[in-house]
Order: sequence, then structure tokens, then C-alpha cells
Amino acid sequence: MKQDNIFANNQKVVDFAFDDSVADVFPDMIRRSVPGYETVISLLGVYAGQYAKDNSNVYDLGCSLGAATLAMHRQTSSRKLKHICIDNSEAMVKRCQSRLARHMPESDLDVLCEDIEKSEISNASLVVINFTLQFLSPESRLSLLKKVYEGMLPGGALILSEKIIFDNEEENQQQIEWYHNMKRSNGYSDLEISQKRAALENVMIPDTLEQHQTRLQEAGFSQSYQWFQSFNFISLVALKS
Ligand SMILES: Nc1ncnc2c1ncn2[C@@H]1O[C@H](C[S@+](CC[C@H]([NH3+])C(=O)[O-])CC(=O)[O-])[C@@H](O)[C@H]1O
Ligand SMILES: O=C(O)C(=O)Cc1ccccc1
Repeated sequence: MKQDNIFANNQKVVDFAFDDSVADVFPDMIRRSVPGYETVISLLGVYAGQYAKDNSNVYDLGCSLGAATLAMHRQTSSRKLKHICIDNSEAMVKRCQSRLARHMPESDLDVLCEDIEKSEISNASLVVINFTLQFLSPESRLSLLKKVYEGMLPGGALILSEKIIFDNEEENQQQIEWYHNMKRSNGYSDLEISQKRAALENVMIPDTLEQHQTRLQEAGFSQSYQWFQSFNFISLVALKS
């Protein structure tokens, strides 16, 4: 696995982008930067086992290199599913396409390079938005979730994972400190941590847990539950009855 040292040298900070240099080191970057990432990915397989239904579509919105789809496929390979993976980074999509073609050659699979705000969602039994809603402009998040709800079959599920902020400023600062300590223990220097933080500032805008829960309800989901937390990263499941 290629090591992420993108922010190792002192540099003029520009907005973070999912370009070729990020896509090349992405498995290492996300594993060392998102606490619990591997656990969340493998538990998506458990959700797929329960919710992904024959003759339906399973969406991976903001798929990057397709890790979520691979985990879901591992638990459902004998079912008649169509996997639809979408990302607006060409660098990610081309690597995702070849990786998934290699690992799940027999499956019905579309890997699309497009903005998920413009994607069509239909006949979905399971939709995963793993650490991606936070990159959309805050004003467009509700309409995406409404579209997901509308395109989902009754009995379907949405899995949403995000970095969050906390209303209580004391807790917020503590969670960020714990998170930065985790990054340090994964080998990132203070310079890497602070330069990446600055690069993400205008690009990744986290909400609070309450904002997510309220928005899911506004989108139509009658039930939503938190099922995972590791520092300031959480996963929710929302169900369409
Ligand atoms: N508007 C958009 N439309 C489509 N894609 C987008 C958009 N905005 C951002 N992206 C894409 O969302 C992905 C976010 S990474 C997801 C990890 C993956 N889910 C994983 O489980 O491994 C999370 C992270 O890097 O923290 C990137 O590939 C972007 O190109
Ligand atoms: O590194 C961070 O600060 C994060 O919030 C996680 C992350 C992981 C990969 C790309 C962008 C952000």
C-alpha cells in the first residue's frame, strides 16, 4: 500500500481535492485518518446481508475506490443485485472501475463518474453514503436525501457515515484533541495534521448528530438510529417503512 505523505512537507495550503495523488494513497489515507473505518466497512456487509434484495439496486454514493461495495458484495454475491457506484472524481472512478471489475467480475455493476446531486436513484433496497455527505454544500444535503428516500423501496435502508461536530464546545474540543492524538498514533506529524485540516476547511463541512437526524426525518425517513461512533466519526442507519 502506498503511504500517504501528501501533507508531510511545508506547503502553501490549497483546497483539498480528490485528484490522482490522493487516489494513489487513498487506502492508506482513509485507514489512518478515519477511526473505525475498517470496522464500519466490514459491518456494511452485515447490513447488506439483511437489506440488499434480489432484483434491486444497491448504491454506493461517493464510492472512492469501492471499499463499501466490495464489503457488501462479499456478503451477497449469490443474489441478483445491481451495484451502482458513483463518484465525481475521475481519478477515483477509473481506479474503482478496474478494482471492482477484478474483484467482482460476475456482478452486475455500474461505476459512474458524476455528481451524486444529479444522479438518478431508483429501485434501491440499500444506499450507502460513507463519509461523503460532508463534502456537499450544506444547502444541497436535504435534497439529496429526499431523492434517496424517493428512490428507495419500502423496507429499504440508508447507511450514512460522517465526521461530526458537537454542540457543546468543551466536548467538541476534546473530541478533536482525541482524534488528533489518534492521527499522531497512526504516524501523522503535527504539520501533516494542521496542513490537512486547513486544506479541508472550505471543502468538508461537518454537521452535528442532531442536524443529521433532523434532516433524515425531513427527507422522509421515519426511523433513524446511530449504530457506531469512534471519536468524532459516526454511522447512522435510516429506514423506509
Ligand atoms: N458531489 C459529489 N458527487 C460524487 N462524489 C463526491 C461528491 N463530493 C465528493 N465526492 C466523493 O466522495 C468521496 C469521499 S471519501 C468516501 C470514502 C468511501 N465511501 C469509502 O467508504 O471508502 C471520504 C473521505 O475521503 O473522507 C471522494 O471520493 C469524493 O470524490
Ligand atoms: O483526515 C481528516 O481530517 C478527515 O476528516 C478524514 C478524511 C479522510 C480522507 C480524505 C479527507 C478527509
